[in-house]
Amino acid sequence: MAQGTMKSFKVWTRWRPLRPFESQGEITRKSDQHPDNHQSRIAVVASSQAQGLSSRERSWKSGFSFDGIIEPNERNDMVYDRIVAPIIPEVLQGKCCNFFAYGNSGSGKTHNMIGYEFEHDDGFGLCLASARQLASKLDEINTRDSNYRFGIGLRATAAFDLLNNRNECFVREGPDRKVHIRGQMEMLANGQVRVRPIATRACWSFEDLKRGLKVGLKHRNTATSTVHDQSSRAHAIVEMEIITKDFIDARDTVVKRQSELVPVGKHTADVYIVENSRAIILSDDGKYIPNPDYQLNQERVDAAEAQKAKFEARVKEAEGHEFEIFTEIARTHECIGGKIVFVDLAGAEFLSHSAGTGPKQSAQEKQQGKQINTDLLALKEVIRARSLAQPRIPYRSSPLTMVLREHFEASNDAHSSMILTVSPGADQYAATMNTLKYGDLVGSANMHR
Ligand SMILES: Nc1ncnc2c1ncn2[C@@H]1O[C@H](COP(=O)(O)OP(=O)(O)OP(=O)(O)O)[C@@H](O)[C@H]1O
Repeated sequence: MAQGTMKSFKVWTRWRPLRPFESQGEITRKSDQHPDNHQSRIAVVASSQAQGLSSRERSWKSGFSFDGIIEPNERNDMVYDRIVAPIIPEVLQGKCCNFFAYGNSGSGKTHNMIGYEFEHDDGFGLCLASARQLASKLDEINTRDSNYRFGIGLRATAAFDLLNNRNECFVREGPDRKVHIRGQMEMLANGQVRVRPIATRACWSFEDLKRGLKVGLKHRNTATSTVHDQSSRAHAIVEMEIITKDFIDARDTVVKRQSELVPVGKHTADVYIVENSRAIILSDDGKYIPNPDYQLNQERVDAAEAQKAKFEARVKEAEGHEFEIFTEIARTHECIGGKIVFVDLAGAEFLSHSAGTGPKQSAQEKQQGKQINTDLLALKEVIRARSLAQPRIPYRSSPLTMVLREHFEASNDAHSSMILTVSPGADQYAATMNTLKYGDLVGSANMHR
């Protein structure tokens, strides 16, 4: 790939300060920069007392895979200025930028992404700090032009839909190759069944958005008996998109109609299968032949197909309306649809368990661990294929990459970054090394910049 045709995917490492209970001191660590491309590499050495490590694991060195290293004394506001603030203008140009956080429980992901401080700006995590800056830019635009009122559409999903009372989410690819994230089936008051859409909350001020995010996070924290369980088993995604009321209403209608189509499509498939399984039987010589005792009820099949076509047309009509509204706004305001996405990746615990340092896993946890590893490797492959500008990007290899496809494809030339959060504690050596190893894989997959 010619350099510079695609903006890079940056990989950062953020060391948090040592915490009081980490009494075994710090990991010995060193980093240096490549003289030409200024990429950094990291070397770590376990303390002589560290147990359960093979001799090969006692010291480890990355390649020049990292774009930068954030030291423990760098506060959230400094990290924001360094990593996120420079890309806010891209979001205001209607592009989609993605930020990933990856690290073990307790390594600082929440501190980094959301922050524990909701009242004082300098403690805001990257997500809140971006929301504040975006909200203030949108206020300026709204003051200049009263034709539209721009706000931020907030959507938070994990294995649970955080803003919609923790319904489990499902990821599916529709016949149109679009990925749909849906909640559980629900029965409406009129007896209709629909698949519950994932909620977008329209926020018209920063305070409004903070409230929305707090509600979402509260659901996350109560989703399982321990925060640790939840955060390590589910990727959590917070999306903030520049919207207007008309645009978000039109989008909601699309999502609503798509979710109404799901049970109708399923009913049509059921009718087809039932009719055909009655009308065709297996003969004595092992061939499928028409059942002489049953005439396929073509009318029933046609009626189901017609019903499905009606619901498909409703989706198309809603999509057309959404597109018209978007195009009309975009004629004068390129910011519409601009998006910043924060993804808290699950899985660091699973990798460290596989290194033999964690508690014993149940069969279900092992299954989840496998799925998460598949997701993480698929993400690395997507990053590699994008950085090589390959014609086929393997988005379909995992549910995570299927979900992220929309964000990556929204603007190929926009910035994305991954921040690895790591503890410097000597007793966290194995976890830290595993996190750095994954970052090294991602960073080296992305070396073709
Ligand atoms: N860079 C940092 N500077 C100061 N304190 C930090 C930093 N990173 C993390 N901490 C503190 O360390 C503790 C653990 O961090 P945090 O809760 O963000 O970890 P986590 O990776 O989100 O854990 P979990 O996955 O279990 O939720 C918190 O008290 C947090 O305030």
